[in-house]
Order: sequence, then C-alpha cells, then structure tokens
Amino acid sequence: MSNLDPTTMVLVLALGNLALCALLTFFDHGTARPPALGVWALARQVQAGAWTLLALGGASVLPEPLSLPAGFALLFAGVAIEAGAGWEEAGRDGWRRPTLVAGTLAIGVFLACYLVDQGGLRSLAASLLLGALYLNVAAALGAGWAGASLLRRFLAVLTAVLALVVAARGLSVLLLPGGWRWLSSELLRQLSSAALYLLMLANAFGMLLLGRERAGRELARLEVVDPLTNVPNRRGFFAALAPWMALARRPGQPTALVVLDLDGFKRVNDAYGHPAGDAVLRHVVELCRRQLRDSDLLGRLVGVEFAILLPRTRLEEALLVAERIRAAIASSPVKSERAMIAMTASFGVTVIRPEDSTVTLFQRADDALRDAKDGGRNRVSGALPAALEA
Ligand SMILES: Nc1nc2c(ncn2[C@@H]2O[C@H](COP(=O)(O)OP(=O)(O)OP(=O)(O)O)[C@@H](O)[C@H]2O)c(=O)[nH]1
Repeated sequence: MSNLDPTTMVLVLALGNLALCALLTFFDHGTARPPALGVWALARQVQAGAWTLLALGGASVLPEPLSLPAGFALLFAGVAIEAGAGWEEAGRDGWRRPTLVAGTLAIGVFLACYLVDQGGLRSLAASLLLGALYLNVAAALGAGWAGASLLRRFLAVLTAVLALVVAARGLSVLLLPGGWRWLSSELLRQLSSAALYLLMLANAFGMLLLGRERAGRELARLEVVDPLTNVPNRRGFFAALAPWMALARRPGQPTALVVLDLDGFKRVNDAYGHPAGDAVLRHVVELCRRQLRDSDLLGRLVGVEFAILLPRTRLEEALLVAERIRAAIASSPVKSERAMIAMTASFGVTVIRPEDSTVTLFQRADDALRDAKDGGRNRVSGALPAALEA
C-alpha cells in the first residue's frame, strides 16, 4: 500500500466514478427500472465531479483553495443524494428530505472548518462527516431489515463497516495523531482511501444487483397476480383454491364459489375506448372487495370474468353475497372522461362438493352463470344442490 499516495487514490476514485457513470448510461435495466435510478445516477455524477475536482487539485492543475472546498462540498452532496436514493428505493420517501438537509449541514460544517483551520481540523471534519453520511446510506440499505434479502443485508453491513473505517481516520487525527502501535496514521489514511474505493464499488454494483433482485420478484408476482386489477390471476386463484378443494372432502363447513361475468362489456370498449374499459374493471374489483370479508378470495379468471371463493359459506349465504355485489355494480356507474358508464354483471353460484375436481366445480358454476345470462343478465343464479340433482 505504500505506493498509493493520496493523489493516486483520488485519481482512481475519480476515474472509477466516471467509469460507473458511463456504465449506468449504457446499462439496459429492461422494463424493471429501479424507482430511484435517476436520483442514484445523479449521485454518481456528482461524486464523479467531486473526485475529479479533488484529483485536479492534487495534481496542481487547479489551485487547492478552489478544488478542495468545492470538491468536498460536491462529495458530501453526492453521498447525501446517494443516501436519498437509497431511502427512495427502500420506499421510505419521508427520509429523503432530512438526508438532504444533513448533506447541506455537512457542507456548511466542512467549509467552516476549512476556513478556521486548513490542516488537521479539515481532515477530521472531512472523515467524520463522510463516515456519518455513508452510515446514512447503510441505514437506508438496512431499512426493513427483517424482511430484507441476504444481498441487501450484506450491502448494509458492508457499507456500515466501511463508513466506520472512513470515520475512524477522522477520530485518529483527533485522538491519536501519532497512530497506535502498528496502526500508523498513514496506514489509517490508506485504509480510509481503500474503504472509499470499496464503498463506490459496493454501492454501484449493489444498486444494479438490487435492481435485478427486484425485477425477479416482480416477475414472480406477475405469474400469479393480474397487473391491471392487482388481484390473483387464473393461476394464482387456482393455487389458492387447491387447499379448499382438499378441505371440502372432509365433512365440515361448506365453501362457496361465485363466478361473475360483466354484461355486454364489448360495448364499453367500443363506445368509450379500452382505457375506460380498464377503469371499469378496476372499479368493479374495488366494489367486490368492499362487499367481501378478508378471508374471501377474489381472482380474475380471464377477460371480464372473475371468481370469488367464500370459505365457510353455504349456498344460500353465497347467493346473498352475490346479490349484494350485483346490486352494488348495477347502482354504481363509473365516471369516465366522456360519460358515466353504467355496468351490470351476471353471477353463477355453487358450493364445493367432496367429489369435485376444479373442472366439475367450474363447470357447475359456469352453467349457473350461463343460466343467469340466458335469463336476461344482471342476475344471480345458483347451481342446484347435489341432493336435488337428477
Ligand atoms: N378494456 C378491457 N377490455 C377487456 C379486457 N379483457 C377483455 N376485455 C374485453 O371484454 C370483452 C368481453 O366480451 P365477452 O365477455 O365475450 O362478451 P360481453 O360483451 O361482455 O357480453 P356478455 O358476456 O355476453 O354479456 C371483449 O370485448 C374483450 O376485448 C381488459 O383487460 N380490458
């Protein structure tokens, strides 16, 4: 490490940050762009600018009284923006403002220290403030620790440890100016530079890896959730139905199934356009949700056909629930840009029988739904109980 003089390290940090800025510009994030990507890219650019200024000062291209205060001010701003991006990415937007205020304060404190004493006090302030700002980045990464992935936890711990190494250099200037045993102040300075370098790499690649992790989670979610209405799709609904089918084989409380199909939906799309049709679908889902218990399950089977699973519900009760939803839909038109769109739906209701497969169950519910459609739509029809069949 003895070859790494401060100017070289600063130059390495400047070039590294510039390379990461270029990488970010050309990196294809696909459809799953991290939410804080723009802010985070700004943080990288500001930090790249800061290290470039400091490198130019170190190489005497720029006068130090200009490059040093401006470089450190930019650096504090860049790390504060990076922490802000971390909070935004963690979904804690409320922490962004205090983080930026802390960054501004850090700039003020550093500039004051620089004016008072351009030697030790300046180094002390720079290391302590940078360490504290990076601890904030670590805190943002560690937000929601209990549910966080291993990668996120690793990045949080790594960032915290490296931030402490950076801060330790400031403390050593204050408490042990001559170093301690083998830990000379020069070694601490080099460790601190190495920590800053690792922080740059860990946070840059960490952000990209976290983005990939999030994209994977979103893909897995979309396999079972309908993106338009945010309720389980056919696959998700059938997966949730399986245990209830098994339970129905045992004597006990009945479980009901309602299938719901919106009436004449084609005309909505034709008359008002597809986006208005989508709004109607979301509205109908919201109406259904309001009529259901937490334990009930609503899913979108296909197009404008939905299914509702009602645990511990007999046929007569399920008919009442379906009737409530029917009335709610019929009496609650959707406001679109051009008009109020009135909507109705038809319902088929049945209960799970011990001998049922999903095929026979849905056949019965669909037959009942067909009866409701044939009977004039906007009505509820129940399948015959098993005892009354044939
Ligand atoms: N806006 C929108 N329309 C959809 C969506 N999925 C399916 N549709 C439309 O919904 C309509 C469904 O039509 P059908 O169920 O066959 O018939 P209908 O017009 O509703 O008439 P009945 O069911 O016989 O009362 C089709 O025009 C589809 O294009 C969607 O996600 N958004």
